[in-house]
Amino acid sequence: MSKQSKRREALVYHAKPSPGKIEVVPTKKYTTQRDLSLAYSPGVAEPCLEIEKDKNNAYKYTAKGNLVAVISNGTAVLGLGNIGPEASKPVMEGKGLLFKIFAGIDVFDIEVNTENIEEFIATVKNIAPTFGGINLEDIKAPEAFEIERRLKEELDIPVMHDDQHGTAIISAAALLNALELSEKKIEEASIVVSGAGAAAISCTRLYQAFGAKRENIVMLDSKGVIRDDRDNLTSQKAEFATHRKIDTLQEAMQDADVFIGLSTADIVTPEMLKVMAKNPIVFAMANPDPEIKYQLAKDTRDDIIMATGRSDHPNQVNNVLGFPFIFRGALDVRATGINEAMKMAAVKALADLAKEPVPEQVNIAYGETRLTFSKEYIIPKPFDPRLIATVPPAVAKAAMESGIAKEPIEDWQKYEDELLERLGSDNKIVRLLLNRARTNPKRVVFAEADQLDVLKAAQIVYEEGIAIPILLGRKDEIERLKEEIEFDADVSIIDPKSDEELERKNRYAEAYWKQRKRRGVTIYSSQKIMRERNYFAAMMVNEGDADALISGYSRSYPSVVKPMLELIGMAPGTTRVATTNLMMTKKRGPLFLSDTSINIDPTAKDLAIIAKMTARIVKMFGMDPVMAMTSYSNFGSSTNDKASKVREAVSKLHKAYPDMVVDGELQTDFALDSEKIKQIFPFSKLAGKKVNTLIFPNLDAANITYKLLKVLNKADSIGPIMMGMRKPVHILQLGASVDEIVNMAAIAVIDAQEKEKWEAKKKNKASN
Ligand SMILES: NC(=O)C1=CN([C@@H]2O[C@H](COP(=O)(O)OP(=O)(O)OC[C@H]3O[C@@H](n4cnc5c(N)ncnc54)[C@H](OP(=O)(O)O)[C@@H]3O)[C@@H](O)[C@H]2O)C=CC1
Ligand SMILES: CC(=O)C(=O)O
Ligand SMILES: [Mg+2]
Repeated sequence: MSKQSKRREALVYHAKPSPGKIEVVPTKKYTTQRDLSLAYSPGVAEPCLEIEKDKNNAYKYTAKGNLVAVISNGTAVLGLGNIGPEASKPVMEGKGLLFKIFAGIDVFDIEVNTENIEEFIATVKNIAPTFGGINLEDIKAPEAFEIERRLKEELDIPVMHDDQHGTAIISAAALLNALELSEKKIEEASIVVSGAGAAAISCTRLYQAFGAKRENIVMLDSKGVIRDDRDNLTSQKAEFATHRKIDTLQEAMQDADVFIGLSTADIVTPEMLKVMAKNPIVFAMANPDPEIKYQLAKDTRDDIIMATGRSDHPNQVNNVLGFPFIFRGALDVRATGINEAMKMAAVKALADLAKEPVPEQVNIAYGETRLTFSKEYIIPKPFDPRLIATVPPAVAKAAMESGIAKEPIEDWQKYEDELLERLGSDNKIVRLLLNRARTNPKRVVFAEADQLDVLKAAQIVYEEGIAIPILLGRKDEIERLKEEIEFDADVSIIDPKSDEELERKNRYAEAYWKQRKRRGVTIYSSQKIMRERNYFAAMMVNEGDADALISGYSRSYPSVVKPMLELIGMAPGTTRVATTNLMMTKKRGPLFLSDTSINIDPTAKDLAIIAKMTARIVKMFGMDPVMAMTSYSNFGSSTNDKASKVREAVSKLHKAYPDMVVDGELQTDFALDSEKIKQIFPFSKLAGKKVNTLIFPNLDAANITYKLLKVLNKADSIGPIMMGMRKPVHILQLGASVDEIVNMAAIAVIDAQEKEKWEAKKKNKASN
């Protein structure tokens, strides 16, 4: 993608569909008059009075305990400098988003219009009663030091300047691991620090706490080396002033073991890296552009251990790995601050985690085959789901042990379970899906590529390496739209109606005619039918000219299913084709619904087949299927045929697959309440289990539920995912969104990967 398109993409991301990145969502019922009288006057007076009696009750009756203020005055925004409070807001909203997705913490971002220390402190103190914690952000040094010191002293909630301590914690963990890999001792390491601002000073102080020696450190600011004979040094800079008579970064780098960059972009040259000691450690952490580009550094020295603050290279040393989890631990024990013991505990937890075996889902999420502790993996990845269960407990324990926890944790297992529960799985699932596709992208025909949204989706899958798109449709229109959206890659465009495709069309027509010549199809009619894009696209997959296809954006579902069934047909050994929809529900997370699109009134046998096929798809998403066969009846409460049909399907499944976690017939409110099932139907296989799949008795029920969830719950949907076809063919809902099309393309790729694996296995078996 060109720099210009990236810029536009970032601006559109922030502007659409609604400006900004966060919103406020009510957590209590608000539908009836009664609800409103509780939420607001007169009911609201009761918690007010309770809090008046004891301020601590604010944690019991308000959102305070899980609410953090991300506060800036915009004076040191990333490495962009003093760009002002309004311009810092996208970064602060971004921090809010990260707090929420990684640790379930709610954030109000607050941009304060003052550079005066006293005014800033007064503002924060005045609004502090609202919050459980204060995250100071992107405030320049030296003001940041005084602001943080005073607020820590004067407030009894956790206050942390993230650029100082978040960065210090993460980079210290990474540094300890990098030194271990390069077989060097921190006590002996010669360290060059570029930058003498908030981040650099605090990082260097923490390295000292871990053993780094002041005499081995050289620090530089915008004026050069900070020497002890320089005038007008701030007290923080004076702390690291060197007696060495050197002036430049080039001189400082001579024989250095470690370079820490917390300053500005592109100030380190290859020549500087070349004079560093053996196995040099280079953390170029300036954002968004590092002190030296990752690739340039790697190309300069092959013994380097290289890290940046960016997510697009290995070893992202960025405070995103810290602040959500540090605050989580502090809030959960109601710590009155964030002290040295808590910081050291976080460093240790992060450093140790990088040495543990990496779960497969992290490999998949980052498109890696096998991440292991090494020069390319010195620190855990931000999307590692173990972080939430590892760092907050370490921080919370340290708070308790150092005597600043007002609400100590007693049951650690319960706490860990709660932490895991906080980590919503929606995004994780989509990420898993896209990355799995990326590991082995396949050729996917986009049968309606002359539609803008379809083409946009094809552009995304191409640029993200999810699939190799083949664009089917009117060539001139595709070319026009490609230009409009700056999709300048050389991807193949096929227009079934053009003369250029005559040879291919005739070949497909003959193959189709051979298949169906005894069913009333003539060579003439098959030639005619191949002008129809869905027939043509299906033949491309059939004839091996493509691996998968997606269509249906602009046509009704049945009109697309028909040619697919006719030409592609069912997988060997299958007697049913069905679909499942993965709904990302707001409260419960992912929920699979089957069959949402094809079988109008399935028999008991069909339902069992649909359940079995759905279980396979659920596993494909990395989840263990827990399935309820739904009905209006609960375990025999009705003897009507409709309920009996579902019961019979369950009995078939229990007999054929005793290990499958499936039960019913069940009403949906029971199915979705594990405790209720445990209480009333303790014999059920679903008792105490969280159901993630609902199999419906007929198409009406499944389709209506899926659409209701989509509209009322605003649940994102992946699907309908076609199950039981001989080849990977997936049909979109009419007018699907770009994201939905991208997800479907990923599904099509994964389906093709699975089918390829299955074919290889079959071949292997046959040859043995
Ligand atoms: N990866 C991560 O997690 C994080 C990265 N950072 C990055 O670190 C950088 C600094 O942030 P922060 O400490 O908050 O900002 P500050 O404004 O507090 O500090 C900036 C420092 O950089 C120094 N500097 C500027 N230009 C140069 C130069 N050419 N050579 C050496 N030093 C220079 C300044 O010198 P002087 O004192 O003379 O003005 C100042 O000491 C930013 O790029 C930021 O994005 C920050 C936090 C976290
Ligand atoms: C990551 C961060 O906080 C910064 O660059 O300022
Ligand atoms: Mg910052």
